[in-house]
Amino acid sequence: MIAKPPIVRVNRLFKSFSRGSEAINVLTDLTLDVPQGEFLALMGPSGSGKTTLLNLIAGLDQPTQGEIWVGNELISALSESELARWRTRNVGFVFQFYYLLPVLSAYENVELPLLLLPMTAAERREQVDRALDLVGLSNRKSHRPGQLSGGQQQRVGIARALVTDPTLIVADEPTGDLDSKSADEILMMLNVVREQLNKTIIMVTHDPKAANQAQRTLHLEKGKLVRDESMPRPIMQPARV
Ligand SMILES: Nc1ncnc2c1ncn2[C@@H]1O[C@H](COP(=O)(O)OP(=O)(O)OP(=O)(O)O)[C@@H](O)[C@H]1O
Repeated sequence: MIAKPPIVRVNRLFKSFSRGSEAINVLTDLTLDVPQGEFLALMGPSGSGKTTLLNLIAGLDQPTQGEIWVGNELISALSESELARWRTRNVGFVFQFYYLLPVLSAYENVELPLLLLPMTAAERREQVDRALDLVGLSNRKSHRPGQLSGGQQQRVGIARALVTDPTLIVADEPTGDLDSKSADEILMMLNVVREQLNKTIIMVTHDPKAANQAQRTLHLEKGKLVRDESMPRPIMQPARV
């Protein structure tokens, strides 16, 4: 079997923040690869640097030192404005608290990221319909977030993240605000996205049960990778979504 080439390559990454005159080293000499189509979980104690690493890979922040490649792009060398442009096309974000706009319908929320891209209305309609269909919400298009359950709102969040056909989907505690049944559904959904669209997904989580649904879990402690666990396969059986 030919090994899949990594879609994300992080090489000797350092990130520090300054607090007054003090430098806080948050990530120290971190190297990792993420193969195309992998669902990767990042775990570790509070403050270990999980979100910082996710934000760097997603182009929301720039490293102090080291390289980050996503596909053929050395994103660690991009300026802030170049990074913003790159993110629009290449990264889909899923947040713990969904961040849907309450006055817009599910359809309009999913359509939002496409308004930044040069597309016709018909092309947008096709992509939004496809994304809502994939997350099983075709029959909730006109509902506003307030008329949907937490799990359904997060499904809208996933549809919004994948609608631009991004290179990467990043999810920071996507199940952190959900009950366990809805959390299971969301994790199943992320696995559907990975399998059907061959998307690479990187998820930060505190929940070992959530991490179990990923194919691999990297454990961080004090800004270093301390363990790399591969899961044989997702444990949950596909369920109706
Ligand atoms: N913009 C910033 N300025 C200063 N310090 C920061 C900044 N962002 C993060 N930090 C510090 O970096 C460290 C790691 O933060 P990070 O959010 O990456 O950790 P985490 O592992 O995701 O934690 P949690 O699980 O609590 O979300 C923390 O000590 C945090 O205070």
